[in-house]
Amino acid sequence: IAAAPLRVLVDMDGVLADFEGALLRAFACRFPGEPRVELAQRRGFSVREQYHGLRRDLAEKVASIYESPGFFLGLDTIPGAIEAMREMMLMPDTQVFICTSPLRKYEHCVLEKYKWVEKHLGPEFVERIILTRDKTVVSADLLFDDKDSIRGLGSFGIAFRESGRERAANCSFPLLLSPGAEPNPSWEHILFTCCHNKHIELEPPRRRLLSWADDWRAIVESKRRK
Ligand SMILES: Nc1ccn([C@H]2C[C@H](O)[C@@H](COP(=O)(O)O)O2)c(=O)n1
Ligand SMILES: [Mg+2]
Repeated sequence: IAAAPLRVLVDMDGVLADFEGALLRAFACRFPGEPRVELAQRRGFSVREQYHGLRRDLAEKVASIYESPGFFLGLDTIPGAIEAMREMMLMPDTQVFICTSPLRKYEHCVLEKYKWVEKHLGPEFVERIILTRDKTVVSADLLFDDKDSIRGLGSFGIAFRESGRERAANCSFPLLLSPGAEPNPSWEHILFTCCHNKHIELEPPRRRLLSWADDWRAIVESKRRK
């Protein structure tokens, strides 16, 4: 009996597309007089939460950047990402999918994510896009993702902590982040190093990929059924 092919999910923002770099450059350009968080100072997945901590009104300002038309389409590629995806797609017995979460304000984000994939990877990869706000329900062997904790985003968008409670970014009432519909996802999450997660010490057996120059091939091969 032939072994089932290995299924690999690759996240987009922070793994294929440089969300953080573009956001900082655009924020500095649009709000030159405002304080900002340099990439070396980034902590935590939500950029909005960190700007909110700096000064409450900056949360809306930074969100206005990534909600603007053209933001997602204009993202640069992460070094080595395109080459790695092309190589991974050609690996025998390997299924590669791009698994990405759209913003709750999806107007520009969704279309531009599709256009970005076509522009940088080509139409064959457009066929491989999975858009979901809850990656726990997607079945695969591996997920390369820069978010340290993969769970559902809840019904109200990305939450952030305020006075010790989690609140939805667009709501005025507390929100508990959903754990994700599937408590035991089938994939192993490989944390892709990004400015906001590089200080996190992973509990064994969790694994990291430092960049696309790191040995992603060995991680893929380690998941093949013997
Ligand atoms: N550091 C980040 C990265 C991404 N986002 C936004 C942008 C995406 O639409 C969404 C989730 O992206 P994914 O987990 O699929 O890379 O969240 C953000 O707010 N902060
Ligand atoms: Mg990401």
